[in-house]
Amino acid sequence: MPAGLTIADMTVRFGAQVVVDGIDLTVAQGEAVGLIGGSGSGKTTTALAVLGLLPATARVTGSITVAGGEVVGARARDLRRLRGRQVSFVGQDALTALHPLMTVGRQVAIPLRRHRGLSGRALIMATAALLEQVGLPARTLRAYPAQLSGGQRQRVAIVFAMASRPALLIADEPTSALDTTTQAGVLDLLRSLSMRGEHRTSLLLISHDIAVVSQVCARLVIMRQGRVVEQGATTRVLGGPTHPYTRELVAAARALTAVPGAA
Ligand SMILES: Nc1ncnc2c1ncn2[C@@H]1O[C@H](COP(=O)(O)OP(=O)(O)OP(=O)(O)O)[C@@H](O)[C@H]1O
Repeated sequence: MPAGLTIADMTVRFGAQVVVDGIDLTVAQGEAVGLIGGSGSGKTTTALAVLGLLPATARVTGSITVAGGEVVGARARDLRRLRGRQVSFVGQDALTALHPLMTVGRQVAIPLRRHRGLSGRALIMATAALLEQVGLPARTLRAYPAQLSGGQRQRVAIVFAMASRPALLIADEPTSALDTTTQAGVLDLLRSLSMRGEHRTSLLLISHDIAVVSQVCARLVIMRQGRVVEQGATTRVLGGPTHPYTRELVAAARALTAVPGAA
């Protein structure tokens, strides 16, 4: 199956500091892969490298291909074309992703117009259909981001990111700012988007929380101190982690879910 994302022997340095150290990671077309690691393990740096958004002080070696196109060493113009059309991003805080003074409808219309060439009535219908797909009522079109709840805003940010039908969606801690119930709704949405076969968008879901990622992804990649220490099918990693760090993560997740008296 052609890859949505292939990272091969990628290293990122800031001066003499190596923050990502020769990692290999593949997300096949339509596959959902979880990237897990503690604070400072290099997850966000990896995401920014894929998006071509690392600061100029970073030095990237190796190869990153998104839908077959090379990112490392690409010209700024080509990177701009890649972002939005081929690779999209959802972060932790939807408020920073959305324009505060523009209605949801007008914002979601931007990628539909720009990347899918829609206009007029077709544009309005497509915008409403996308919001409906993620469980938001039609009146959300006329709302401003500040008038929505955190969970609704994150749904809008996901719609915005998916509207261009990208080959790859990177979601970096998309639920960590949400309460547990809202978190479950947004995870359900990501799961249904990643399972919906029609556009074959690949998903790279980044989190420090193995329990969260395991709900959505069939495959897990565990990072520690800039290196991939283990990767494999979610069921295998959870059932029989091989690296001591993964064992720690799995044990901690089990301890958290084992609520006393809940049996
Ligand atoms: N612009 C930068 N200049 C120098 N060092 C940086 C820069 N950005 C990140 N780093 C360093 O790279 C390392 C990895 O950071 P990164 O943000 O990728 O980790 P992370 O796994 O996403 O952690 P967190 O979950 O806390 O966001 C850290 O040691 C960080 O200090």
